[in-house]
Amino acid sequence: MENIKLSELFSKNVFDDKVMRERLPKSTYKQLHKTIDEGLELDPSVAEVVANAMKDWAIEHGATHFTHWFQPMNGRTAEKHDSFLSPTSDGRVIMEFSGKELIKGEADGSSFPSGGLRQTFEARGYTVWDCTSPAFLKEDISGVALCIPTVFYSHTGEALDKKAPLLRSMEVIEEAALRVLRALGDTESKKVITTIGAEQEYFLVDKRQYQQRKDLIFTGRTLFGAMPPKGQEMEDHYYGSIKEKIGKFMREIDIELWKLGVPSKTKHNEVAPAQHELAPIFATANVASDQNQLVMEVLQKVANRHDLACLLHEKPFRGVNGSGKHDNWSLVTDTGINLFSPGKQPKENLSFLIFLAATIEAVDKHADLLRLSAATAGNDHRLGGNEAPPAIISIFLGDQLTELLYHIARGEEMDDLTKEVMEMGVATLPKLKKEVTDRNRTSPFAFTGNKFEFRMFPSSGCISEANVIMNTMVAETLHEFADKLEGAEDLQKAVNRIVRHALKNHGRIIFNGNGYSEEWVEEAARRGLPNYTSTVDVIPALISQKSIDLFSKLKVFSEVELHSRYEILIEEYYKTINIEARTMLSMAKTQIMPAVINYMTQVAQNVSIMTSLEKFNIDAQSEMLTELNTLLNSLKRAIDELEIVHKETIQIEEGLEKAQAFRNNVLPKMEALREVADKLETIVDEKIWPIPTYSELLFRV
Ligand SMILES: NC(=O)CC[C@H](N)C(=O)O
Repeated sequence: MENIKLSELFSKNVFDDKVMRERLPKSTYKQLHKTIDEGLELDPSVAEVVANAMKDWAIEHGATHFTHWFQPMNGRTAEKHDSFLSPTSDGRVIMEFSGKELIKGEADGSSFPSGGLRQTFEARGYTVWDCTSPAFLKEDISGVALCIPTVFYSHTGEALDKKAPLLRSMEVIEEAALRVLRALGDTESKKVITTIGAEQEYFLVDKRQYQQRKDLIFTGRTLFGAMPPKGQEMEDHYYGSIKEKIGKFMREIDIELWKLGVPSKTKHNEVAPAQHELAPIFATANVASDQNQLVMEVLQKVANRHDLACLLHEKPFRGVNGSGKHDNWSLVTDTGINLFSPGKQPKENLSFLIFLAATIEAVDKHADLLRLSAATAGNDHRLGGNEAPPAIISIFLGDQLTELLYHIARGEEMDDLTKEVMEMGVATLPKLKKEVTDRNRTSPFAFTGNKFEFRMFPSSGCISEANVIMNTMVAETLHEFADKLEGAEDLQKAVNRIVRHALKNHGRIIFNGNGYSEEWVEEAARRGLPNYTSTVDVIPALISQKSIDLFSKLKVFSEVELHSRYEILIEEYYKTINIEARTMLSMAKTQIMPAVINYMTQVAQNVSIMTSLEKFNIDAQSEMLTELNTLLNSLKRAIDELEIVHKETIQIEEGLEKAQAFRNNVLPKMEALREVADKLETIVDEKIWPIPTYSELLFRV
């Protein structure tokens, strides 16, 4: 295997700060930096110079095309490639790329989900350069293209993408956080940056088997499949030694990502068989979000090269762990202070206490929105089962930190958080100090020492969704706290009052116990915490008065934008289930039924031969035939029932009721059909069964 030099490879395909410093005139470089650092408007003359340098760099690296790269509201990325080619008057061609082309592009806004923001006749949408996320080269056998991260706006100025709201929310929380820091006497920090580390879970299956399953191809998850004799109960896959074939794939993933400047750091086997994880080092929220999109794309592309298929769905297999994208969120100042780092003496660390209290208060106030940020038809199957957090939002702080906050609230003295030494009972082992908080993987929103880990987020989602909500809701609370802190005579007392108030009114959101337990569901209900078990239940939260007030006050979403996103969520939900229902019907009718009938014919032929020989007992075959026949009839009934309900539901006028009907009427019929088919799978000859089974998909790679 060839040797790679990581330091040379890293960021090779990125027009990053180092390249800009080398290639831009000093004054342009300075001006661009000022724009990025101080959030100023971009000067077109700067764009012209940057465009030229970018083009030269890209062409030197083999690029022939450029594309604005954006994130429309379908949660994926979009690109349209234009070559640098430009004809001259004497019939030759030159390579051109202007400042205008760098800054602005056009795309048909009505061909992407717009939730009514764009009618078909109102086509114009603009992509606008986001200079805070570096341009990069996509390089594969189809060529090299310069990709320019952009936001996507409508002609009338509404955001049509997932990036613009994230950028807005980052500015909003920065402003609120700086207000608090100033009030607490910090005169040095000039910037507060949202940082994100997105852990990506995924499954790998054999490509040929994947191609034989319409459900995986069309819906990303298995709609049929009996449990194999072994699942994940031996707990032998998590962190298990990595098979060579998978290791080879992971190596290529790392190389591809490093070239793109994605700081891929950790790789390991996950809990479920065939499940794995990739985690990068954290980055600025906007860059981390762009990079996570690239991670998902590269995972799928490279899997294909290795004759594998990468499944990003939240619950590709029933009965084993699903996949999340744990979103590690924090706030850091430009002076290097992590605002969620408790430090040595957290009780005297006023900013830590304030930012912690603000998060507690915001998460309790807007638990519905945070839940909504992780709500998809796919994630509904994951939450609340097999090592995934429940659908109830709560915060894990750990006992010591919780105790500290309550002491402060009660005005009592408390010793500093101490780190005990771990007793391991072996003299030769080094003496280690216990961490102040344990980890709690059952919590949807866990404090992990210097950041919060939003574990509820779905593996296939675009992380901007969660971070827009987190930033905005915490910014709102920070502003309220800043009102109280500005002009306070005794800061320590004012902070203690804020902590007391936050705990008194919002302490119910703190839960350090087992989030998987039944008792927690009851306890949460007693505490009045919402439990939205389905996406359709929580979608309306987006257009509640509370949500409209929050987002319009801080100018992250206008009311019109909220409504459009509400429409998209509804559509996305029922379209997903519609495709699933149709796929199930197709598989059941054209694959499973015929296979069962085939097998029955074989058994029946055997019965008739054996009977004609007159000396054999044919009880076993007859019993089998009877069982198969009963199940075949049940299968046919289940197909008919799903078909009828699906036909009725699809005709309902578009809107929330349609989504509700898909959830209430179609999903249960799909469930009933699966139950019969899965039963049949366990008795039909496996050579005849028409689709690869869980045993093959999960254990053969
Ligand atoms: N050990 C783990 O972290 C499992 C996480 C789990 N796969 C989830 O869905 O979130």
